[in-house]
Amino acid sequence: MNAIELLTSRSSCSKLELPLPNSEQLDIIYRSALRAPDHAGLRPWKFLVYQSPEALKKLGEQFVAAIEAEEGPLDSAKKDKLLAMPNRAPMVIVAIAEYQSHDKVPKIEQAISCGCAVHGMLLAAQSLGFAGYWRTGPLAFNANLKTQLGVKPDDEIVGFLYLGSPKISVNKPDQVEVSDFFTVID
Ligand SMILES: Cc1cc2nc3c(=O)[nH]c(=O)nc-3n(C[C@H](O)[C@H](O)[C@H](O)COP(=O)(O)O)c2cc1C
Repeated sequence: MNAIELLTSRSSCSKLELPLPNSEQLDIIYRSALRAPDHAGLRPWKFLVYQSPEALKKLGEQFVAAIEAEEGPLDSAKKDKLLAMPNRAPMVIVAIAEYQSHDKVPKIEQAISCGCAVHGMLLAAQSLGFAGYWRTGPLAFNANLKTQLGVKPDDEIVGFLYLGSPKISVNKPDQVEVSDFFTVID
């Protein structure tokens, strides 16, 4: 697939399964993240990779601990739901905007840069025959989860990137009208 084909057909896939990319392919995916546009070369990112069954179990337990710290003990149905969340894919990467202090680069630019890194991973995964799904939800904004994951209070979880092999074929994005979004100024 050439670059233009990839860029104009990228699609998320919510149903993911094994196999995972091998270590060489993961290296390509990671390096694609690290080529995100980055004002002043601050590299304001950190990525936590959960890919073993043990690690995914741990992430589920961290989800539970974060919510229980707010709400107190959860009933078993709620707990099971949170524990199962990381298993929506064989691999989850938590993308964190690790803000650097810089007089010309505000936090929003650094968060965008981290988002571009996630986009880069989605594109690289698709080009290698894998797929991904970018999620946030309330847990991404949960201060207790940040503590659980060792994320500093002022930094932010930009997303949970679920990765794996596509279980279902994904539809091409709807054709939108370019002119609805792009206005040529005379
Ligand atoms: C920052 C961000 C957070 C997102 N969070 C969620 C989410 O929590 N749940 C969800 O179903 N989709 C979420 N999405 C959207 C999906 O990742 C996906 O982009 C959307 O379903 C459209 O599919 P497409 O990427 O194939 O166009 C999020 C997207 C972004 C950019």
